Amino acid sequence: MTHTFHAGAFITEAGDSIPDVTVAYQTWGSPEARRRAASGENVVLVCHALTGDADAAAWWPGLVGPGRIIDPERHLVLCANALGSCYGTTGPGTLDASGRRLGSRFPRISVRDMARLHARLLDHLGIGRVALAAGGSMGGMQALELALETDAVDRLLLIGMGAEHAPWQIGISEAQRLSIRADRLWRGGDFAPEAPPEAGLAAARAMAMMLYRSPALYAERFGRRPQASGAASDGAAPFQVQSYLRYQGDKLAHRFDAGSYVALTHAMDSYDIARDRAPEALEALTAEALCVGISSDLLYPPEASCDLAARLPHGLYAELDSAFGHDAFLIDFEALDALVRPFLHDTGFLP
Ligand SMILES: CC(=O)SCCNC(=O)CCNC(=O)[C@H](O)C(C)(C)COP(=O)(O)OP(=O)(O)OC[C@H]1O[C@@H](n2cnc3c(N)ncnc32)[C@H](O)[C@@H]1OP(=O)(O)O
Ligand SMILES: N[C@@H](CCO)C(=O)O
Repeated sequence: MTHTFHAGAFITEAGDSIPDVTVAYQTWGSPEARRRAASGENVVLVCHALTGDADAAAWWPGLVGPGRIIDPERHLVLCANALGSCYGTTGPGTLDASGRRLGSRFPRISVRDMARLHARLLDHLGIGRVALAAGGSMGGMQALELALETDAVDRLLLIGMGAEHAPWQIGISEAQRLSIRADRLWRGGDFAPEAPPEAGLAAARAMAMMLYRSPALYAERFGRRPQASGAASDGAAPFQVQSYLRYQGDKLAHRFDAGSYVALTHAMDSYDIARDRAPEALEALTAEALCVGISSDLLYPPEASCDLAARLPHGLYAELDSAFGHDAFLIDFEALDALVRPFLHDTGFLP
């Protein structure tokens, strides 16, 4: 069930004010787990990735659920839709009192802003400590920033991300935003809520899907077999991968807001755990952190996770050997579970 937290006005790192911020969040937990949560010993905050939402049990079923490493029978599990997203938390797609999208009136935000809003939600819920903060990609970035901002996190599970957005990731984000910008320039400015799905967002997603999977996976799934029916733009029989990318683009354009995509990719581009922080602030981090690199991740190569582990005072590195690429954290659950369990046992999260 989705809950709503009316967080009031929020001042971003850049100093902009967002009035009347709303946060959509979900919780899972048995009555016993909820009773124990007051001590903070069993609270788990799950943070979602770029196009995710607060329904962690839906998109992370291999890690969140009865008998999983994050188990509502023993843990109070919390997941909030991130600031700037479009699944119930305030973002560019939020409608103002006159029914217009905030659009470009929504200010530039950072991952640190997302984390600070999570901290405000935890405070609102009376949660003083987080036993485990976990996430992949943008989710891991939020979890780590929360730990650095509050030092209220005891353990971190950080998958498929590094200590900052390097030129490689920034360039990939910018190329996608240019696609959205081109479409919007052609169509003219911000859009009414009922505007059709944006082709620029669909093209951006198609580009992203090339970085979310791996060449081996595409070779295995698509090969060079032309599509039986239909024709590609050049009239030739389309290859399976072409129709897959068109499909994935359209699928996202129907469920996600292009303004959120721009806001969140800009936020990730500003992500840098050392930015505006003294070295001592990183050294003071008390959380035990498992940094998981994905062997076939083209977006955040495993070296980024390895570097992150080395820069955290209690950082450990582990590599997920998977052909699924960056999205392996959302797909390859059996391998991920086997990799993560020892850390959770060794740090006392799991018995
Ligand atoms: C529903 C949500 O994800 S929103 C809330 C949470 N979301 C998130 O956290 C975002 C993260 N989730 C994701 O990125 C994805 O859901 C993942 C990575 C977990 C899985 O990706 P999926 O797109 O589901 O799987 P995959 O990449 O294998 O694609 C399968 C789809 O492509 C279609 N497809 C496969 N090959 C082709 C082809 N050649 N041509 C056209 N379509 C194709 C399949 O029919 C299937 O369609 P479906 O999505 O309607 O079932
Ligand atoms: N493919 C996932 C992960 C991106 O890091 C998403 O769309 O959110």
